[in-house]
Amino acid sequence: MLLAIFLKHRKGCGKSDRKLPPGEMGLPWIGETAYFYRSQRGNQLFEEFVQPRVAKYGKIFKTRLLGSPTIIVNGAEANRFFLSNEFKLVISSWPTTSVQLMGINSIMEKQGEQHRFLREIIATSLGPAGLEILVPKICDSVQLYLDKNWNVRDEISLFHSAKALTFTIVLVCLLGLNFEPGTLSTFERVLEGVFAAPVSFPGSKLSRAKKARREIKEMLIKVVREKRKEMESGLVGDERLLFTRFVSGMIRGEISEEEVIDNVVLLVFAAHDTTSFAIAMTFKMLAEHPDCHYLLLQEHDDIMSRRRPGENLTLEDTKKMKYTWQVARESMRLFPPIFGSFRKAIADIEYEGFTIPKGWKVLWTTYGTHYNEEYFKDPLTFNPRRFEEPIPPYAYLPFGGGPRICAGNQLAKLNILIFIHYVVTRYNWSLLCPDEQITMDPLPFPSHGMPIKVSLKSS
Ligand code: HEM
Repeated sequence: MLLAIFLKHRKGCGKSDRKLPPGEMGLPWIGETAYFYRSQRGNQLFEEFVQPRVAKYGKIFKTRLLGSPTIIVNGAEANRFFLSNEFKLVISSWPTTSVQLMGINSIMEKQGEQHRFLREIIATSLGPAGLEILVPKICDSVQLYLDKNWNVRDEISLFHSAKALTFTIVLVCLLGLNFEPGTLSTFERVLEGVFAAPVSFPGSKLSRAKKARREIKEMLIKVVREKRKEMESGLVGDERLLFTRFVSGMIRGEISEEEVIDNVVLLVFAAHDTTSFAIAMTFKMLAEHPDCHYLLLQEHDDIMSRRRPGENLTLEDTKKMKYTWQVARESMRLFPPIFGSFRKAIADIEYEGFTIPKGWKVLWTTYGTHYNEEYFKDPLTFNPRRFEEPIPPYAYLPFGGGPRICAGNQLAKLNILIFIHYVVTRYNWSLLCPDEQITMDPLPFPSHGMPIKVSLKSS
């Protein structure tokens, strides 16, 4: 039996005269999965897994991860090639557990026309008119949250605050839904299972996540049906809210109830840990670079001085936060919330003299360009001003690229800028655990939740 598996494995790897990229496939099935996960958990995926292989084999190399032969590609040209050929040569490829928990109807599982249609609905709510309406709502949510939680304590977990706020911003501000207390923790149980091992037994991460997913489904079914009834009985919904647009599409028969539910869950997942990590690392960088903090604070004091006390920010104000956005972009360059993502070849692909066989996985990485001095001078130095110069296309990819470029990047930007504005103008703050480790599982997070000491600034 073992011999048969071995022979099959050999046959699969070296079948024909086509030239596969160099690299080690490791053991049958397991391949190099253990090395990959070990370096990922220690947040050393680039240093311990990718970089040594790039040094040995070049920017494109093969490996085997979780049973799948995989090509890891690095560099702006490879990013452009694979990301822009979505649907033509590759399609996105998520682990089974992610698909089970997000649902087969979410945008991440859609291809071609169905994908374009869903993106259009989401993009309309995040276009210029949508953003204009979102700004005061985000301002209200941030201020309410800070007043309620930060004014009464002097030690705060920055990461958890950012998560709670991001959740409210997606559900309340973007979608226009209200939620019961406890909903966030139910959603978080789902998210904990998104990358869990695909084994479900009582008490396992996956089984807890599946149970939470059923609870969310039941809750959302009720909300969707109530909204539909209201709208069908003539109560006009606010079409600027994403949830109303979803339900309108349902009434017109363009999307199904399952599609609405799966995409609400997906949006929460897509926004949650990513935005919170970007916020946390931006604050960490500010703490480590007081000169940057000083410049950033000047920008916000200046914006604040032009507004009446208590008056909300406008979209115009956020456009003035140029330096703040450079700081956030530089933090996401050094600490990308998403290290890359998997694609699957849907045809044999010829690239750079190599063949990537149909069915193989392709992993593009942010690190492959973000840490490369070909694109970023002194790549390990924190230098927000580097973003004053144009960045080569497909070299800076915290939000991905091509047809699947992050649909929520403008919302993430607003969330980050507005949160920073209210924190730096209202509070004195400092990191309580400056040497805190970053762990990845597989998304990165500060291992102690980034505790900070806060106190209200005297006005
Ligand atoms: C700093 C925060 C964020 C980062 C770094 C980020 C990053 C990314 C990346 C890298 C992708 C592409 C994944 C791939 O190519 O497979 C993506 C896709 C996506 N993101 Fe974000 N994201 C962020 C925030 C958000 C927010 C706030 C939302 C919306 C509420 C959102 C919604 C989406 C959606 C819907 C997709 C799938 C797009 C598609 O398949 O067409 N993201 N994001």
